[in-house]
Amino acid sequence: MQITFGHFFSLTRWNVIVLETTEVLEKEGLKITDAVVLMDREQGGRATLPDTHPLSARLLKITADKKTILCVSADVIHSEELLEIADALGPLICVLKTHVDILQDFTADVASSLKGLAIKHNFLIFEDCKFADIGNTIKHQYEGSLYRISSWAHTIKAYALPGPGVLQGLGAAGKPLGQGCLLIAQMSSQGSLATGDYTQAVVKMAEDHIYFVFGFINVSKISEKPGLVHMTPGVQILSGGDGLGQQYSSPEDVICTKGSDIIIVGRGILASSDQLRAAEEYRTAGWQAYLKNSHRPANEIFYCKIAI
Ligand SMILES: O=c1ccn([C@@H]2O[C@H](COP(=O)(O)O)[C@@H](O)[C@H]2O)c(=O)[nH]1
Repeated sequence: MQITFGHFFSLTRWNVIVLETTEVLEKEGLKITDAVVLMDREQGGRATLPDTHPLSARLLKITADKKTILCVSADVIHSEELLEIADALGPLICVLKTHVDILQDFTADVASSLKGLAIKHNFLIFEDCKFADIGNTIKHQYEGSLYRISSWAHTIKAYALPGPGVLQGLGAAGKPLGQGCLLIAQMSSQGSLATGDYTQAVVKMAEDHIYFVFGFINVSKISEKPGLVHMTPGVQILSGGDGLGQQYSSPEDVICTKGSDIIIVGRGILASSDQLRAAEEYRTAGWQAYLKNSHRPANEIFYCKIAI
């Protein structure tokens, strides 16, 4: 008789689970000779943990479903181009990052088209307006003004410098809408002051505000909490800089050496004469680095037969 015990998430626990289950079944008079263990090694395990923010869970699920850890930074000045990029590259990305304040022709229709494309291609919208003021002011900046960011961006990012009031202000507007916030823990630019004690304070602030903060902008992994997502800008396949302080690391370095989760790529894709091909190149490089880092294919089930 062959008994399939079930569907487990942890490789290290399988032997314990087999023995425990065997004991229960044998008490009921069954004689067991073999067990088949199904091990689900998918990234989704992180997404299902109890204190994982719904937005983290959603992002991790998108990465696993679409096999992409690529966030494209669509730093363009015309809305039409932004929407074209979102539609063309949408299938290859998990997040689209915007800089709405550099658009010359933003209207509410652009935001609603962007939301439609996010649904069509299943990606999150990340508005990269960096909030750093007292809670009351940033609440207005986030939900009001011309941009009404809280109504269309799944996430924004904030500096921790003003203290926790920053999250109280943003959270008051964004939390009821199901939006989240990334905290800037480190920066990719040369000579950044976001290091040391500041970075440590950001980690603590994030862990204390897990109801709204679901991750970081970082250069290297800074928290062991599996529900917090690490997103890294300053990524190009060829390392170097842009002459204005930006410093680039490769997808492999960012994921395998620095332990981040998501690569944020702007000009590495936008400056290419074939953006689709470049985005596919970054998607593949990022995904391969992810698989290499986790030493496992995602979303696959392995079988092993255990003689008892
Ligand atoms: O530390 C940081 C924080 C934000 N950014 C933003 O990411 C993109 C990077 O664009 P590239 O063209 O890939 O250099 C851009 O929107 C920055 O504002 C960052 O680079 N570093």
